[in-house]
Amino acid sequence: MSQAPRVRILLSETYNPWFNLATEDWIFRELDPSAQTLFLWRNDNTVVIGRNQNPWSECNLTRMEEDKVFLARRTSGGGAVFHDLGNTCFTFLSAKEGYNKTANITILLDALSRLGVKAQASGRNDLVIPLEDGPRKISGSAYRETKDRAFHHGTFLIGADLTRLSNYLTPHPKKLESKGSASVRSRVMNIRDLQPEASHEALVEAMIGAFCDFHGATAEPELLEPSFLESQPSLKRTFDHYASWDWRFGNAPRFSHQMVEYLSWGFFEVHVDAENGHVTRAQVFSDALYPDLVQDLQAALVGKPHSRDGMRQAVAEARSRHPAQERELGELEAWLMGQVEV
Ligand SMILES: Nc1ncnc2c1ncn2[C@@H]1O[C@H](COP(=O)(O)OC(=O)CCCC[C@@H]2CCSS2)[C@@H](O)[C@H]1O
Repeated sequence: MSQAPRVRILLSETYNPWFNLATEDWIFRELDPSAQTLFLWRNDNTVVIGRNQNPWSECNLTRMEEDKVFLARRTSGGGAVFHDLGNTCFTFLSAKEGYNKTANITILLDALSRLGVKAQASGRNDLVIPLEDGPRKISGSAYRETKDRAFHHGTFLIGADLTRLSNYLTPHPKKLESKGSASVRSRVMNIRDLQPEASHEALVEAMIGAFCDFHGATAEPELLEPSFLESQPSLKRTFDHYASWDWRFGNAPRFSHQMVEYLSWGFFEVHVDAENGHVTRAQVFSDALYPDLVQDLQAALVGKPHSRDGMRQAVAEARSRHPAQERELGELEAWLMGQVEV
């Protein structure tokens, strides 16, 4: 007779998405291959984009910055999602032989039914509630596999702020063409709208019950103390990686951005191509009276990050050669900085 797999249940106590993603990564790397592991966690105030996504085209970075919303990039594919404390995340981690997406979906649906919620799996990645006017998404999943291990992680919308969700996932209007994957925008709803008693705590309990019953094993949930995790040098390095501009923005797929504006001193059309979040090619068209300045700006943009700092640096270079146009360059700088958003 084959032995029931050992199960491990880990609970995070922090709401910082970079820390939680680093913890997930750490669990994945340190994984006991003979066990089925379930990690349950929450992020506050966060948009998480997929590995191949462009933050400038997927989310509203201006609003996110105004409201101090974290941007995180994960290592799995798929689209952009919003998290607050009304959203609960789960991760199933195992060795590749023990990886079974269908089993995970059975566990997720069982956990929901323990809360009195009848959901269905839809497409490849979503759990939905079938309503009369069409399905509403309550959960989205994404996946990662390496040579010998795999994880499946996802969300549960329990009582998230859906206005904020939609605000941050509606990008600032701009002309931007990007490679990479686009999110599949869905109609969403909260579990609490069906089941007012639903809560993070109740879902955690239901998930643990469904997971243990499915695998025919039990385990005491392990609380991951932030102080313990902080003392792990590899986790600290991974945290720094998740928090870095290079991972979150610089890892964007190639894109081009066209910016057009009538400034008080002339019409401007600025086209930039960006790779790794940095401008690789720039063209500036303008009917302004200072053609040399326009040329200098065009040259200065190349190599700069597609960021406010990058725009500031490019304009500063133009300013050093055209000090008399201080006022005009100030206006240009403010416009360009608004266009790149972060
Ligand atoms: N929190 C949350 N849960 C479910 N669906 C959401 C959420 N936020 C936004 N959406 C809706 O899903 C689409 C994007 O769907 P799409 O299918 O493109 O992407 C996903 O679902 C990815 C799920 C990733 C789960 C990870 C688990 C740990 S860290 S993030 C978006 O446009 C909204 O309509």
